Order: sequence, then structure tokens, then C-alpha cells
Amino acid sequence: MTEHSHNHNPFHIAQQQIRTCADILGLEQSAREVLLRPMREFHVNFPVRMDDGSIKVFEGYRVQYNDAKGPTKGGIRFHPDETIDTVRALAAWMTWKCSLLDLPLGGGKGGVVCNPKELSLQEQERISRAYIKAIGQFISPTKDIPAPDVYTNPQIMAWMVDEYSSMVGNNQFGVITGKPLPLGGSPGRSDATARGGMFTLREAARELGIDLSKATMAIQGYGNAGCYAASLAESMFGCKIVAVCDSKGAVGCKDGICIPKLTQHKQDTLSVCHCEGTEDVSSQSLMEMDVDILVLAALEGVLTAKNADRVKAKIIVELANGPTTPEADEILYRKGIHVIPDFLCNAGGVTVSYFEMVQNAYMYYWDEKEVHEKLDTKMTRAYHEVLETSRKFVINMRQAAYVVAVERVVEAMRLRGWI
Ligand SMILES: NC(=O)C1=CN([C@@H]2O[C@H](COP(=O)(O)OP(=O)(O)OC[C@H]3O[C@@H](n4cnc5c(N)ncnc54)[C@H](O)[C@@H]3O)[C@@H](O)[C@H]2O)C=CC1
Ligand SMILES: O=C(O)CCC(=O)C(=O)O
Repeated sequence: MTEHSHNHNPFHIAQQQIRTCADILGLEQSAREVLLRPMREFHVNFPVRMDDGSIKVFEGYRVQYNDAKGPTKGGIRFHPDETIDTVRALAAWMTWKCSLLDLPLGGGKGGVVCNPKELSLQEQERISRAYIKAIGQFISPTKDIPAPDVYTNPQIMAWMVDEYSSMVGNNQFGVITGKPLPLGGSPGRSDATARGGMFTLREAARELGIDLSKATMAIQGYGNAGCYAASLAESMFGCKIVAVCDSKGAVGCKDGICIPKLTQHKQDTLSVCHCEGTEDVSSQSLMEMDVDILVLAALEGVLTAKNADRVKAKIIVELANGPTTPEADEILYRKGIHVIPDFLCNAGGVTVSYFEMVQNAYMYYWDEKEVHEKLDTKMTRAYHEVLETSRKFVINMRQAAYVVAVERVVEAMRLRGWI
């Protein structure tokens, strides 16, 4: 057992992962000191007028973890359980993600403590604008570029880009990615996180000799990442999706869930529960089902020392950030389960966000086919770099991803004279 057993603070986990990587690479103390801390973080409290006329003060964060390789980049979450440590961890993981995909970017993340499920559209708009007003002076297309994440979406990005443009006095579409297409969004961004993950799954299945057209899949989380993962796994490979859950519950069907019907049902009822043609199952049992592939597409810290031993899947597709604790990693590695680690597996989102920045800068837009091809090239290359590193050092896929990513950040810090 490692020193931080039973500690599920995401930032402590992120730091523990950095220490393990620094040991593997034999990094000097100065490099460790920089890598273990965020370079800048902003805590803001901002008033918002609610629909009933009252004023409520909301708390928000933006963390710029490390910008050695370029401007920081990463999403904004709206979530009632958001904490500074969650945002710090997510910003650290963004740093390794951008580096692993060899993007000229550092890592950042933002969050607002709020529950969008209890807010009207107008209240969500006022919160989005007020948050950008509060952090606006700390972001820019060359400084820090936000994007969507849990419970935020292209409409929220549109309000934010509009607010920022008003602040600086001209249209600055490049300050935020994940925008709607008419406002400078990139073709292919909406399903990019899932599609990138599917490219890595295709490579993993080839390595392991698994025929995806006969494979079964369970998916935790049915939002942007999980919902597209279901439809792409079916359309690209012919996988059978046998169970799916969201925050309200889980459903299953051993002959395969009809994904278009489930997606429509989720849109109509805001939940996957009670979808026709499925039966209710327990969310916990979903992760322990006898399936070939388990897709984690919800939140962090869901596979722990408590349940990892009961996982039966052959491949874990980590579309969520930080779903697996270090203790669970050790168990899964011992069991021979192939984990495609988060900041490799879910890097398709930020990669197409980077393509969006490039298109915004040139004011020239690519077609979707070009985006898919460029994404495939980048994801496939990164997957094989990580696989080769894991074989070379005899370490698990997550540690290997850290080795590739952190080495590049350290090289940039050295060249800049920081260490
Ligand atoms: N949207 C993006 O471009 C990217 C998202 N990610 C990560 O993917 C994960 C999911 O994000 P999105 O799909 O964008 O968010 P989303 O807000 O579209 O969907 C989140 C989904 O998770 C479900 N969920 C929440 N709590 C749950 C619980 N306790 N048990 C089961 N399901 C639960 C929700 O019901 C919803 O279906 C997050 O970890 C996020 O950071 C990673 C890279 C990029
Ligand atoms: O698209 C982006 O810039 C970042 C997406 C994100 O937040 C993530 O990859 O976790």
C-alpha cells in the first residue's frame, strides 16, 4: 500500500502521481518543487442577481498550473462539489495531457461552485458572464484559454466569449474553445473527447487481440463524453453496450441497449433511468460487470482499493479525469487489466480545442474529415508512445504517460532557465 492510502483528495493523488514519476525519471529537487505546485491560482467571489430578484454570491476558481510549454488551457466546471483541490488536480492533469499530445500549451482549469440543475437558463447566463468578468484580466488567447467541462457546454462558452469580447472591446473568439460552430467553434469538437478515446481503444484492442465487433461495454456517465462514446463504440466498431449509468441511476440490457433511443430518452427526461427496452441495475454493479470494456465517463475517484479487485473488464477506457486512485491502479495492474489512462484517453477534447485555436487565429476553417484525421494521427501516436514507454520501464500505462509528458515539461523548464 502506498503512503496516501485512503486519501481521496484529488490534488494529493495528483501530487503522489508526480512524485512516483519524478522517482522513475530521477528528477532533481528543483524540478520536483515546481511540478508539485500550481504556478498561479485565482479565487473569486462574485454577486449574481437571481430570477427572484435576490443577490447571491458565487465562488469560483481558475488555476494555471504550469505554462512552461505555452499558454495554459483547460475546461470550466459548474458543480456544487467543486473545491480548489479538485481544480488544482484537474489543472495539473491538463498540463500532462497537453504535453503528452505534444500541444504547444500548458495546463489550467476553472470551476464555479453551483448546481446548474437548480438554475434557470438566465441565471446560468448571468453566472457565466459574472465569472468571466471576475477572471477576465487573467485569461487571453495567449495566456489562458478555457473550454467546456462537466455541466458546461457550447452555449455557456458563447456567453463567456461574448462577455470577454465586451471587456476588451473587440471580438476575441480565440480566448475560449468548445464554442458553437457559428461563433468560431471547430467541426468535430462536440464528440472529440469520446472519438479520441475510441482511437486509443482501437489501438489497445489490436495490441490485446480483442475483436471489438464482438466486445461488450459498460459506460459510467452519460454526458458529453459517455453519450458520444456509446454511439461511436457502436458505429465505429460494432461494440454491444450492455449497461449505462448517470448521476440518477443505471440501466442495462444483455442483448445491447438501443443507443439512439437511450440518448433521446436522456434528452427528454434528463436521466437514463426507465428507458424502454432496458431494466434498472445498480450503479455500483455496473463497474463490476462481466464486460470486455469498462468506460469511465463521469467523475474522479470512482475506482478505489475498495472495488478495483472486483472489476472484470479487460480494458478500462478513462474518459473521465482522475477516475482511478493510485491504490486501484496497483490492483488493476496486478490483475493484468489494460488501463488507457485519463490524460491520454480523454485528450481528444483538448486536441480539437487546440485545432479550434489554430483555426480561430487563421480565420480559416477545416472540414470535419480533416479534424478527425488529424485527431486520429495525434491520438494513435500518443497511445503507442505510452505503450512503448510502459514496456521499456516495466511500469503501468499511467506511469508511462507521466514519464513521456513530464519529461517534455521538464525539458521546457530547463530550456527556459527555470530549473
Ligand atoms: N467534455 C470534455 O471535452 C471533456 C471531459 N472530460 C471529463 O469527462 C468526464 C465527464 O465530462 P462530460 O461528459 O463533459 O460532462 P457532462 O456534464 O456532459 O456529463 C457528466 C455525466 O456524468 C454523470 N454523473 C455525474 N455524477 C455521477 C455519478 N456519481 N455516477 C454516475 N454518473 C455521474 C452525469 O449524470 C452526466 O451524465 C469528466 O471527468 C470530465 O472532466 C475530459 C476531457 C474533455
Ligand atoms: O478543451 C479543452 O481545452 C479542455 C478540455 C478539458 O477540460 C479536459 O480535457 O479535461
